Amino acid sequence: MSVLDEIVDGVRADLADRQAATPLEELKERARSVPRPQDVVAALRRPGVQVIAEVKRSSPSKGPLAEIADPAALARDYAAGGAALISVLTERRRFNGSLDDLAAVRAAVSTPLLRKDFVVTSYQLWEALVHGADAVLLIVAALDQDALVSLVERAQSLGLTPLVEVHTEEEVGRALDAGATVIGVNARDLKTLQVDRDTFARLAPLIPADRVRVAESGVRGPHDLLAYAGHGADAVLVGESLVRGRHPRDAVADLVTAGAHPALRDRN
Ligand SMILES: O=C(O)c1ccccc1NCC(=O)[C@H](O)[C@H](O)COP(=O)(O)O
Repeated sequence: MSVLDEIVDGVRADLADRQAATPLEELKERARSVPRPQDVVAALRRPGVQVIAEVKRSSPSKGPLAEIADPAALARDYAAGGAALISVLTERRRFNGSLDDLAAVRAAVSTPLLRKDFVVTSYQLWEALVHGADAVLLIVAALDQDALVSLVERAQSLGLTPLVEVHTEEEVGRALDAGATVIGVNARDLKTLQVDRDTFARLAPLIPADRVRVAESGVRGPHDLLAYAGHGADAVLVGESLVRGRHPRDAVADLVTAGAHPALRDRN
């Protein structure tokens, strides 16, 4: 069984507990009083390369990364540094995240938020909405095509922007067929956990320019952002290097400055 399959099995088990505790109808009722999600496509389409900064405590590939006692404080630093979108890992077993983290971050910043999890049912979209997300991650490798299409459509109908994640040529085709407008190329193979930054250069040309192209994983600093930018990235998603560093606000600001270089701002 691959790491991804193991994670998804755990997610389904946790989901069953949450569904038993909070029926879907209750979530839908709560969603009535939540503001409409922000326009994430517009936030990622601003000139230059945008930075998506991730609240990530732990990972299957590296184990514990950072304590993060106060995710809201970290998110405030990310926002002050100029992040266009803040990604909050909500998966519990392997990433030590939670929906409480998402809600705490929502209460602390006005920056658009991504619920980063292993979404397999529309119940999780309602959870995302109720806890303040503007976008949700949908991982092509974790979904069959019918489920992917249905989750893309359902997310969009709720006003949530799906960030559809791919790692292979075939998955790019599936993301496009599903109507994805924001496509993330993950340099990390979720089955082997190996990171290969060349994945973005290989797959980005298959993604039409009218879609938002996000380069995910393996960004250690501005030089990696610039390398991804050279291959057409509109945004980069950064986790480990930000949470491990001592000055997350400055680290995000350095990435934002690199992404705002005039050569990148003027390229569109
Ligand atoms: O990070 C992992 O080990 C991992 C393992 C299995 C599934 C997903 C995983 N990570 C999710 C991500 O893709 C990253 O959190 C995100 O792209 C940021 O990557 P990085 O900057 O390399 O932490």
